[in-house]
Amino acid sequence: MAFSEFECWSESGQLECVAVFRPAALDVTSAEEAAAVGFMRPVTRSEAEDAFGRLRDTLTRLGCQTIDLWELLPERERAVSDTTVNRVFVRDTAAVLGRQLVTGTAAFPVRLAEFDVAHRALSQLQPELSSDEVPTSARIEFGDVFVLDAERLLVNVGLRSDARALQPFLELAWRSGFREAAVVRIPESLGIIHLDLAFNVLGPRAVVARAFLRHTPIQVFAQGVAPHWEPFDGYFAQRGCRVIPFEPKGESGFMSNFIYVGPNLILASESASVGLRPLAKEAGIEVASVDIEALERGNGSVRCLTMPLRRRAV
Ligand SMILES: NC(=O)NCCC[C@H](N)C(=O)O
Repeated sequence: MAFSEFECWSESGQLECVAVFRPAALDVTSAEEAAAVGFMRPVTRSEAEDAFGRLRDTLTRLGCQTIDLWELLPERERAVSDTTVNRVFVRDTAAVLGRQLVTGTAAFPVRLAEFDVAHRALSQLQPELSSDEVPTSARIEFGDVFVLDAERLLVNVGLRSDARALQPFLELAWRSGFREAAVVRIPESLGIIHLDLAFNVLGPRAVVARAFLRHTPIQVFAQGVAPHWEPFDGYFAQRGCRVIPFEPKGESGFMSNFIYVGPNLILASESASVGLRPLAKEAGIEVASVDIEALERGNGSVRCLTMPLRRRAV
């Protein structure tokens, strides 16, 4: 996949190609190590690799090409990359917004090296920037960003994506061809690190959202006009989209952390799929599932583990 083919104008186009990053070479062996790297529980390299293999195979079976960024890494970057256990959560490091690859900035210091390395791997797919081109980077972790449609982005500012990064991010959004950005603020007291752990797009006509989000009005920005506020559910209703609320239940801690593969199909982890299936059914969406419990111990699931490079509009 060459850079010229990067294109994502929604979360619900047919998924054609994603970047993934194979697990690092280290085990996470204790509660202290897990806390140091933002994991929920220890996990061995071999458990993580088995789960990663299942994820890749499932995506391939569903017709989506996967590019392992590890393959693109220059030899000299591999040693450090192999010690960064969060590199599997490639979603946070960058995103294709329209036809633009935008790189992010890690707010969690243990992820700084891994973000740089992922960007270097991605740059192998991109032509050199000419000196008059503006670099396209933002102080955002991309688990906080959704491409709602060809005109709109949704972004959370909170624990990982700093509100001070918003203005430059909006300018970048306009340059990338978007006309509106909806900004949500997940209360930091909840400890939810990214928006995709509380929200996702189920398809062109429905989203799922943790129930508390209805208490968080959305601030709507458009180029050249003063921002205004809209109720959370009302924002989506106004734009033809239904909000299906949910509360996490039991084992289904990653219910919103799936990826739309299409047509009318999403891919979720096995544990998330249990709670998700009845909600998805309401929107006419099927749920395929894959056992990635070992990777979920790192506090992320299918969406965090995939970075769409190309979606075909449907
Ligand atoms: N988008 C996501 O929610 N990504 C999961 C990142 C988990 C990782 N352990 C972190 O703390 O950054």
